[in-house]
Amino acid sequence: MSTLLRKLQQQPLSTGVTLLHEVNQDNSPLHYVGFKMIDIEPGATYSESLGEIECCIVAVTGKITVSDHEQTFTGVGTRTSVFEKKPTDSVYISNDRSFTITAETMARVALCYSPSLVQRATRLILASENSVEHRGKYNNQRLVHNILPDSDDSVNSLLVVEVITESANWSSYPPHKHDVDQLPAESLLEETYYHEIDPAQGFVFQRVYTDDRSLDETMAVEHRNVVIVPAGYHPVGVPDGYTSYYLNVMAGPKRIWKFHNDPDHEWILQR
Ligand SMILES: O=C[C@H](O)[C@@H](O)[C@H](O)CC(=O)O
Repeated sequence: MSTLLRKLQQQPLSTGVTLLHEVNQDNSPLHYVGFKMIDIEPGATYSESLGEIECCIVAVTGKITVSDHEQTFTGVGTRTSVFEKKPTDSVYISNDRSFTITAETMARVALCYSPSLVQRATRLILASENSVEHRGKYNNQRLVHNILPDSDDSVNSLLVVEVITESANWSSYPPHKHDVDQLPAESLLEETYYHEIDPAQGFVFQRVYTDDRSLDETMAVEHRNVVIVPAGYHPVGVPDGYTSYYLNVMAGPKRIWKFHNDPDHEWILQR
């Protein structure tokens, strides 16, 4: 199995809190991006103190209360399934702060991390503040919810976006990469994908590959798997009959999303 593919864990963290995924510098080749996915039962709490990192808390499903112990946001979250295809609420917590999440309902919560040295204001990012894009045409159409795009300068290094790709369509396609710090042509952003598939027995194909093919992994990605993208192109193909969701976390030395399309496949944009 590819080292870039992470299957679902089910590690109890505390009463009512289960760790589904954790990606960090100790267990991955990533240096900028960190990721956790946790399930929290109603009434249970999860707390964390941040060092020199910032965190975007995404209410993937369910409703939560989030406190940084100065401000408290209740009723955070908008959906019971990501396949309701509507944006959700998130909360940004900056470096050297702590937070506590309390589940108001059964909740699945993504914790998206990246480096941060200059403390910024804690911020509730309402679903209505997500910019929504209908990207692509023909069979590479996808719905994009920009939670923390590079146009939002309220954070230091974190980029967070979620993507819905319908049956028999491709996304992150034509294949693109952002793995060299060579602006204005391209930025260096590591990336994680947290995938969900509807119906849940489904799978999608994701390939992660470099121009020289020194990295070339093609994975069958199943429901609630994570794919790590340290470098390279990273297209996703969705089989007929299934709908794909993924949550992306990106970060690198500069908070700019400037990708480079694989020249072999860029022609599809000219149709
Ligand atoms: O680089 C960003 C990620 O690959 C996805 O968010 C991708 O851009 C989604 C898409 O355009 O299909």
